[in-house]
Amino acid sequence: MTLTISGLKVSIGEAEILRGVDLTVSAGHVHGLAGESGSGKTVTGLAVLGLLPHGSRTAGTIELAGRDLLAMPAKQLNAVRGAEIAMVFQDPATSLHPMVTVGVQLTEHMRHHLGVGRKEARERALGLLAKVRIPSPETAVDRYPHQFSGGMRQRIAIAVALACEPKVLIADEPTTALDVTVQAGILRLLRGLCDDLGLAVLLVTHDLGVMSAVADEVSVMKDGLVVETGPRGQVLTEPRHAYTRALLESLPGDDHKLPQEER
Ligand SMILES: Nc1ncnc2c1ncn2[C@@H]1O[C@H](COP(=O)(O)OP(=O)(O)OP(=O)(O)O)[C@@H](O)[C@H]1O
Repeated sequence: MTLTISGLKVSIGEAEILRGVDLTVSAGHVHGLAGESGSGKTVTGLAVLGLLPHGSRTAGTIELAGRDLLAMPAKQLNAVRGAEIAMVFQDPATSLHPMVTVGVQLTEHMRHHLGVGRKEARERALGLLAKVRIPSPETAVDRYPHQFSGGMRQRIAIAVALACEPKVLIADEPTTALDVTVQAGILRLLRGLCDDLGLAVLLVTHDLGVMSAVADEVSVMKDGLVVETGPRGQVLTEPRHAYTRALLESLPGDDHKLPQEER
């Protein structure tokens, strides 16, 4: 399933936040969205999910499987969100409830959206935990989020996002809050899930180093517009836009060359 954003404009109050964003995320591809803080990356992801702040005004189209999500009634969009499009946030605490076991958090989505029974839901939950490489899923399923490390919690948040078999995954700075030693593992996991499940992944990050580890395509945002887009190799090695060049030059050392080895 391809997600196509065309001419997306978003205003919040008096401020024009997005000024005509064009972006395509294809099935089985990781599309990295880079750009400095405040350039509109998060707002782009929220627009796709229909989670913009109350009173936001939008123009343009966000097409998924022939439907324009921006024109969809709230109830219908609610069904699409969670079932077809899921999101992973920077801090797993945003999506995981501290007082609810991992198993319940994994199964309540699928029982609600997919209507599967208790036993099958538990089986699926174990499968999801294995898919995101949580050790001993049989034990992990009955534990609470605080009993896991930050990296493991993010893996669990990814499993929850995948519970309803979405086709599109929006990951907003999924490794920023994590220790550098576990970041690469999470990126490898996202890459593997994208390949195995044919997911269309929009990876939002301010970090071009992270981007070069996993993205097939890279878009660079500045002031509410995509200023450059293309295959990773091209954008990161032959940037056409001065702003992309400046972002690359701000990378420490040879970081932007390293992550190739991560794949
Ligand atoms: N709820 C809101 N109300 C008003 N303005 C907002 C709101 N959310 C975001 N903005 C503004 O929209 C602009 C883009 O924000 P956004 O969070 O999309 O940037 P970003 O590129 O994701 O940056 P960061 O890397 O810091 O998350 C910023 O100027 C921000 O202040």
